[in-house]
Amino acid sequence: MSNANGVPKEQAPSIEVNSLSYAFQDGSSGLQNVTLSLPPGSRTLLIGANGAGKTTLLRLLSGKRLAPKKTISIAGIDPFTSGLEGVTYLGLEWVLNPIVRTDIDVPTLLSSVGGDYYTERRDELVQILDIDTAWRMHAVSDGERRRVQLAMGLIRPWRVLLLDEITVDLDLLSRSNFLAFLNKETEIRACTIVYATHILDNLAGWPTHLVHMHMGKVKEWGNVDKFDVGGIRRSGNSQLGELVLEWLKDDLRERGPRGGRPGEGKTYENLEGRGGYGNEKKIEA
Ligand SMILES: Nc1ncnc2c1ncn2[C@@H]1O[C@H](COP(=O)(O)OP(=O)(O)OP(=O)(O)O)[C@@H](O)[C@H]1O
Repeated sequence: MSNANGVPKEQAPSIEVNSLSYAFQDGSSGLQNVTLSLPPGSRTLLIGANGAGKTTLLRLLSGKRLAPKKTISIAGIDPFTSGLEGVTYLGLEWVLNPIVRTDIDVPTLLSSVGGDYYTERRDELVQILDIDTAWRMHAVSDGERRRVQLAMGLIRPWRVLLLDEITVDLDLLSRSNFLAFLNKETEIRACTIVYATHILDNLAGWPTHLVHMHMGKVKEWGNVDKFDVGGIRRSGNSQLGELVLEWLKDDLRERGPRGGRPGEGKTYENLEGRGGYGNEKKIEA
């Protein structure tokens, strides 16, 4: 099968996860028996309440964390042991990179990540994300900073893009343009996207696949057609929004109120030394 511009979809990486269980260094369970098969060229939306395991899964997919052997394969390759080319993971540690808060100009930043080489992509991203190249990064708003960061992260033509909720600061139009850009990317290039987000605005019609996570497990997943999320409901929510709301309500009922169970609420508690996202050391095989 080819996409709109005749790029064979098959050339894009597939993402296969097979009975993946993962425990953190303190012994608590991160993921339990996750199995997924995301086809080449797919755009997957990763849905789940805070703490469901989305970041844990994305970090394992990116190769930043060591998964048990034969549990993850991206384009047929284990991302940790083989150091996959072309995987871009944009998450918290990338957002926290202090360079984008210094008195530095936008062209220098874009050039530092390949902007002089990928000039067409650079110019397109500057336009789509409505970036003023005269900005100096110590004197911009959070949303403006985020737009520059996104342009930086996306300039290199990745083959797999793993996005961990990094569009929160974008205004509605920037986010809509950004999502349209990602959509187009999967149409004109051989690439595959997994996007974890809580914000469903403009997302109806975007994903090809949905993955619903709860407490470290995948509760359901599959092609978006399976879920009947096409239109807008009378509530004003998209059907996708309604579906996700129902999922999260069920999850809350199932889990019950938070009562200090082990393993809860540790994600960003301590970014130093003990794991958490931001300062982790890559564990050698
Ligand atoms: N380094 C760690 N050690 C122990 N437990 C952890 C660690 N990092 C995260 N956890 C726990 O693992 C669970 C899943 O966290 P994860 O960050 O994957 O969730 P998430 O779905 O991405 O949540 P959010 O929507 O809030 O970003 C949480 O209960 C969290 O407290």
